[in-house]
Amino acid sequence: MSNLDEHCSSQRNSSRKESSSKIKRHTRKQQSKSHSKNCTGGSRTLECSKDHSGAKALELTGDGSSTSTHSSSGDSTQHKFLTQPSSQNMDGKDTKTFSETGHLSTSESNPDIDRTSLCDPTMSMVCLSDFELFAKEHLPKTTWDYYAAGADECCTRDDNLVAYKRIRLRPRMLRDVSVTDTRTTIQGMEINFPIGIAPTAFHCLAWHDGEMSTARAAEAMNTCYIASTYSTCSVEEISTAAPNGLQWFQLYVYRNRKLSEQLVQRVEAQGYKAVVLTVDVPYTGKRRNDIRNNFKLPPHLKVKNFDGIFEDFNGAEVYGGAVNSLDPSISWKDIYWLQSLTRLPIIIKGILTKEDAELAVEHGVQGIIVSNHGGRQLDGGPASIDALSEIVETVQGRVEVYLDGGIRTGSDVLKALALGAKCVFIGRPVVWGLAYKGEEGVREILQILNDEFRLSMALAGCRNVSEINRNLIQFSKL
Ligand SMILES: Cc1cc2nc3c(=O)[nH]c(=O)nc-3n(C[C@H](O)[C@H](O)[C@H](O)COP(=O)(O)O)c2cc1C
Ligand SMILES: CCCCCCC(=O)C(=O)O
Repeated sequence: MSNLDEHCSSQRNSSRKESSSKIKRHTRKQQSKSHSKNCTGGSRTLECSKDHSGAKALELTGDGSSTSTHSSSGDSTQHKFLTQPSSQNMDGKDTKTFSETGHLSTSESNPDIDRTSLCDPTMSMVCLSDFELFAKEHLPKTTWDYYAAGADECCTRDDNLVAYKRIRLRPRMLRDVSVTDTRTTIQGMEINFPIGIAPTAFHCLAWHDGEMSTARAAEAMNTCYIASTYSTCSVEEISTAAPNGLQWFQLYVYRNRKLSEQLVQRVEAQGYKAVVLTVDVPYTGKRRNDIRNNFKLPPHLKVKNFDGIFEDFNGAEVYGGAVNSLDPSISWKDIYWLQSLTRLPIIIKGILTKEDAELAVEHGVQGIIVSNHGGRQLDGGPASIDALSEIVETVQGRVEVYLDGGIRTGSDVLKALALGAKCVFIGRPVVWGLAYKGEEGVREILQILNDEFRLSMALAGCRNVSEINRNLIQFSKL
């Protein structure tokens, strides 16, 4: 294991963008700290500690509780010591308070009072839906509605979640899961666990420095962050905030091709490691509440990547950009156009059929994200987990296949990997984490999901991600 660690970390370091030695020293200093934390999972307690040595283990104790020791390049647990009081209750579980001064509140006058009064101050954040609840209670309604939106009747959005619950697993026993390892690689880069951050727009609606906090969280947890074109921080601000982070950039194709071209040049110069071309938005889906709310970015926020670019537009605006700015004539030949602009790997996001998966491979993309855009585009399309199998079967390992949509628990991650995804990405949970506590909240989201994934993996008899395969799925129940 240590040889693999060395190999992977040198590969990762050599391909990372340059950063100032000061920042690197700071990062290393942070990494040398050790922390521990208890995370509850139902009646069981999952105790997690970090030593940053690169080794990760999950140990099952005699009473059925799980002790997880693992390390990452950053520390998702250190935050609670930095900014918020935490205490141990009688069970030895952490209790957390919402006492941090967040910028975000439904109350203009006293955000602190507002944040604490709406939540039980001793409430533990145990699973991702706890963060959803917090976000729903604390975000302004128009923001909540925008993040939560699905298209039309939200059938596909909701099916993204329910579809995982239809899948049953075939766990294997007596396989010595005393040591487990969640690491994997995507596009040749090692990440600590197969869970990345999907591109979502407008993070500054949830937290004051928005995408910069998201990028720092992904860097600390050593996973991939796909920054959206529609970010409220610029691509430069994002990469500067997390100079050692693995970042990909999500691109839309504009009628004004120069705009897309400039963005690709900028992200390549900044050290982003892939371009993710979103292909399911020739037009924006019909999101009823956004229409009802006349959703717009507040005047103090903008799509920073467009700064100075849409100055000549006539004021009609949708989602922070000029109306009709996306090019609905985008077609397969545009993959070649994009390839002519960059040497970065191109990942195509929004594929749901085997026919399109085959075309994507034939057009030379390096990866496919099976996605229905969180159910925000075509209502009535398949849940992304239901579309995964036919795509994996068609691709036959020629390119990496990833998935997003509806991932909320560790067993969802396990199911997606069992059905052939190399990595999954999460969208909405990240903005819930931001709304809860900025960078720390996003780190907690990632930590909880990875803890759950590691536990599910062990309970299913898998010691590492390469042992996860289709035999884990009970197909007769599908
Ligand atoms: C609020 C929000 C904004 C999004 N913005 C983008 C975007 O800018 N670009 C993009 O390709 N996908 C975008 N998506 C889709 C996500 O990348 C992803 O496909 C989806 O959120 C995954 O589903 P989940 O939210 O259930 O995890 C957005 C999704 C949400 C919820
Ligand atoms: C004109 C396209 C706006 C897209 C905004 C971000 C996004 O993809 C979303 O789903 O919302």
